[in-house]
Amino acid sequence: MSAVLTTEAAVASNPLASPAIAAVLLGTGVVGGAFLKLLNTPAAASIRLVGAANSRRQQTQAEHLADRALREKLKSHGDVRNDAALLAALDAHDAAVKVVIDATACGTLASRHSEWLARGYHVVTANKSLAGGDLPGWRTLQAALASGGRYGDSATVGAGLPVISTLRRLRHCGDALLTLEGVFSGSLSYLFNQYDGSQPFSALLRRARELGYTEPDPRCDLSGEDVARKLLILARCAGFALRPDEVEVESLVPESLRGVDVETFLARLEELDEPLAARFAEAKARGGSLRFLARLNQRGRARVGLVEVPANHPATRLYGTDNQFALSTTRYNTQPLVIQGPGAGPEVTAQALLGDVLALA
Ligand SMILES: NC(=O)C1=CN([C@@H]2O[C@H](COP(=O)(O)OP(=O)(O)OC[C@H]3O[C@@H](n4cnc5c(N)ncnc54)[C@H](O)[C@@H]3O)[C@@H](O)[C@H]2O)C=CC1
Ligand SMILES: N[C@@H](CC=O)C(=O)O
Repeated sequence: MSAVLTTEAAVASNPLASPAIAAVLLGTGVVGGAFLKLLNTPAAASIRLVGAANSRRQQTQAEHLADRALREKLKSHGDVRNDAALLAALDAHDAAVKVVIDATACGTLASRHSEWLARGYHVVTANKSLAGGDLPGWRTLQAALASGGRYGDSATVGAGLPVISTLRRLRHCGDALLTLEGVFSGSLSYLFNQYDGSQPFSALLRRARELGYTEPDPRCDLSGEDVARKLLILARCAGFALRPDEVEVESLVPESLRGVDVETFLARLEELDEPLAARFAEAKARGGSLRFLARLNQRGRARVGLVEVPANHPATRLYGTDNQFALSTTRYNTQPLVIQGPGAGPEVTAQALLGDVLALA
């Protein structure tokens, strides 16, 4: 038996021992809520939560943060939102590693990631808005990373499937990405894997939302925006500094539903049904299936959209929220390297965040 206790074991055996990692959690929704549950497991013993926030309230007091009903209580109790107070809570802690965990979809918060990194905090994120956003923001992030902070981004693509890490490793070894293709959305995978015309598309979408697969505004999924962001993240990891306007994006959101607020959109989901039923019937008549694919070809042309694929296409062999990433590289050039598995859902995404946080210590 080893005479040296791991940090996890040391903290577990002595709850007063200083944990290695102090963390602030931004966002206590579907993913943030699942992350809070993981914090109560032995695997997270080395992490001390020193602050948590939703969009309107936050908490920095230890007794409230330790409350298992924290997520519910934050809906009606807590201090007014203020990033500075959360960062001060991190500063006040003597942990060696200080991390801000972003489990929101908020673009404004994502735009602060670079500043937090430059100030010496690490950032772990499920929020894709910065790494998958405009090119100047991404470049600022790369510059901030040069100052030593680490950016845990596993949750941003494939909900933690080892895609980003694989691309980085291949690149590190001198391999070069040639093409990238697949299904990058868990919710759209769930929808098109099941949609057979026997029930309305809108009913499946409601279910996908209840299960926590969609973005807070499901139009981000249906518009192709979320898939485009993931394609940008992967392309940039592979060395292609693409701009968002270089990705051709097909939206499944009818014009009439684009400008309305989320509640109105959710109340009018049935307007999606007829156009998708027609597309499905056309594809079926030709023996094809519909899948929402992302593609980056060898000339750097990028497209995301609904594609009619033949019955033997690899994307027809997906189940549930499966994502599929087929990577052709200079060394994987006869058959692509394929990474496949569940690509959305609170538990797997929260686990990706936890893995990135633990990797900081
Ligand atoms: N649901 C999934 O399967 C996956 C989600 N993600 C990403 O995780 C993120 C969160 O998604 P969900 O949990 O489903 O969303 P959600 O809508 O359930 O939760 C979002 C949370 O962020 C909070 N929030 C918004 N603005 C904030 C601010 N300025 N400060 C503090 N908190 C703020 C909201 O109050 C809410 O608690 C999104 O960026 C999404 O793309 C990533 C991979 C998979
Ligand atoms: N809404 C996203 C969740 C993960 O990023 C998806 O459907 O893939």
